[in-house]
Amino acid sequence: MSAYALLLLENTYLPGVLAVRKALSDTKAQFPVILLYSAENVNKDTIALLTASKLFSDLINIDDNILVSNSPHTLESVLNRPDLAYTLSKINLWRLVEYSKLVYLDADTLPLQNLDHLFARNFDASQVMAAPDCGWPDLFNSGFMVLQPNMTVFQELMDLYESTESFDGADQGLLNHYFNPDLYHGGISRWLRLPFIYNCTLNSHYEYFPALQRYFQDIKLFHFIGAKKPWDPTFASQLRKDPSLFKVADNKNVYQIWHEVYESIEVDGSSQTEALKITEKSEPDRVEAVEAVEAVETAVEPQPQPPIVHHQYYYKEPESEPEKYEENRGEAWKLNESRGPNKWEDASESEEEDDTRELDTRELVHSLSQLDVESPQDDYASTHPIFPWEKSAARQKPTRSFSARTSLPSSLTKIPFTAAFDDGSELENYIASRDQADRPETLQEIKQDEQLDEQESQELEKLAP
Ligand SMILES: O=c1ccn([C@@H]2O[C@H](COP(=O)(O)OP(=O)(O)O[C@H]3O[C@H](CO)[C@@H](O)[C@H](O)[C@H]3O)[C@@H](O)[C@H]2O)c(=O)[nH]1
Ligand SMILES: [Mn+2]
Repeated sequence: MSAYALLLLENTYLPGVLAVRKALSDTKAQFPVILLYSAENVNKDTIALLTASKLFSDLINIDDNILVSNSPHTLESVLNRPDLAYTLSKINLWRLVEYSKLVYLDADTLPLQNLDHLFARNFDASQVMAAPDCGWPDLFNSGFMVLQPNMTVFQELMDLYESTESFDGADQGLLNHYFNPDLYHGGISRWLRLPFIYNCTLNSHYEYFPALQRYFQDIKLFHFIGAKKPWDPTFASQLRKDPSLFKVADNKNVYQIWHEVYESIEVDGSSQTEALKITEKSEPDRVEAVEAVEAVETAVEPQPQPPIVHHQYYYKEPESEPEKYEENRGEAWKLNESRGPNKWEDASESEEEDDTRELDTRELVHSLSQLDVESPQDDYASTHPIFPWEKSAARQKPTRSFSARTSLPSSLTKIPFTAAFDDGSELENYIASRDQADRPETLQEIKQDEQLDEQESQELEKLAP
């Protein structure tokens, strides 16, 4: 006889067990479903309910061989899952020799398609069929396995459990150690690899989302690995905040798919909610906590959602130090855009280049030597005096003047001031207007403005009309 097998070590996984059971019915599974459980850790009402419901063809109490982690420090500080302290009890599957073949499913899996064909696969009792783990694909995930119960294998697994620490502190480490001992030499592996679609392990930090969408129609089973399970109320609130999480088809995400199955459960004529109320009686704190979370959630107004961006599926939070500001990176250093050239930088760079090229001293000296030097036709300052010394008779007359039309080096003619006064008349107009506007009114003002010394002041007074 062959069967599907589930495991319930204590009460909190009951919603999962019920959902898997319902999903197996939905996929029209033709094989019986059995449940391994710990009578000591699952409350009595739950057991009574499960017995009465006839959901399982066999309820197998494994209290005589509950296996506690043989490496609790690994569970706590490496795997960070102290809650998995008893999952090594999965080994008990191999002692159920009244079954010729078992398809084992974790309580946090969700079969989407019929799996009966797996019972027809022939393999040796020393082998196991399983799919790769998404976290380390050279290892198999032990949440979905096809196996043949066998006392030799069971005993060897028990010996390994007693002699060697499981490298993950739980069953997946030990089972890979046994069935998949040497990752480098495929020949001696006793792991028969199932495609990933048989146990699609979901990871909220990273998922190859395009493949999840591409192969969604082919996926046979989802597996909600990790500490947070779909029935966890805090997960429901996270999902409400980010409805795009693991969206796969028909605008639904995988958790909504799980919840649809869960909502459709009926246990012994009552809904799963009523069934769970009975089974949760012995855990008042948890029920209150769940109700409190739900109350808070219903009170919150639904907010419009921003456009869906799926980068969370490709991006893992960096574990290294955050990048620090460095001056040479420019102000936009935090933006993910590559640093492009700025117009002004280009301009200044090219000007710099021009300058170094055109302000070559030899060229400059040559240009200056070409300047059109004329003898002064008019001493502009003496006909348009502004300052007292310009009016002074003792003032030294200029001997040279430069024509406005000279051939300056091109770099100098680029300077706007030069260009503006290229035309001599413009220069005269400018000075004339300045003359009007700026001419000081009184002797006192002139003395102050020009900070004249004693002698200059006296000269000024002599000149004053
Ligand atoms: O308090 C508990 C804990 C576990 N289980 C059962 O044990 C299974 C394994 O625990 P789970 O939380 O599903 O573990 P995962 O998050 O799936 O972690 C991975 O690592 C575990 C330890 O190696 C393996 O058992 C899993 O198959 C593997 O997917 C559950 O599905 C349940 O059937 C309970 O009934 N009650
Ligand atoms: Mn699991």
